[in-house]
Amino acid sequence: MRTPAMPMIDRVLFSEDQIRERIQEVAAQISQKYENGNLRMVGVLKGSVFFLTALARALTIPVKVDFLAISSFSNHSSAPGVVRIAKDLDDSIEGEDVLLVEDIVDTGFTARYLLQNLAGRGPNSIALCTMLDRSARRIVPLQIDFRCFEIPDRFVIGYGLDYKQLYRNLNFIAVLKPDRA
Ligand SMILES: O=P(O)(O)OC[C@H]1O[C@H](OP(=O)(O)OP(=O)(O)O)[C@H](O)[C@@H]1O
Ligand code: HPA
Ligand SMILES: [Mg+2]
Repeated sequence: MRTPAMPMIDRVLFSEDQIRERIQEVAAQISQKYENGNLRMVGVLKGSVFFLTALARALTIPVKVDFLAISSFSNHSSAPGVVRIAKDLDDSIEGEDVLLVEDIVDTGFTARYLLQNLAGRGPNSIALCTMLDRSARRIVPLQIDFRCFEIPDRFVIGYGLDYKQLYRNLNFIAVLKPDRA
């Protein structure tokens, strides 16, 4: 995906170097906060995988990692923002310091549902970390504890973010050309 001809890209928002530097900064904050903790990173499949693995490798504390997957219902027979867990965590999070890791928080429906669901499992603490925050589209108010970048109200691809399941493996984040969306 390093070929210069990428007609689906409008403009690059964050380069590989910018993302790496910002992840180092956020990882330092997380390492400091959970220095004496019992941190469990929980990634939301599939988009967060690329960010979570980069973030985890930049931490200076030992962590556990687990993943879950969700399904969103957006057909006419159900309300918008209805989310359910399609693949659950492998392990209990009771007594652990949980960090929910997202690639993007957009309307906030997914993160709110997951935070509420995980909070019901008896963790010691729970916090939200996202690579991208598109707060202009927020419907559900949310506290974001760790955030790499705020982005404009445009559809983005790369570093885990897809368009029709493609482009997750771009090592930068770009705005999709409007005529491709
Ligand atoms: O704030 P929200 O409006 O709820 O949107 C954010 C969610 O949407 C995306 O997931 P998607 O459903 O595209 O799945 P994917 O991670 O497999 O691409 C993203 O990874 C978040 O989980
Ligand atoms: O901008 C986006 N790109 C890819 N997936 C997404 N899911 C929510 N917003 C986005
Ligand atoms: Mg997606």
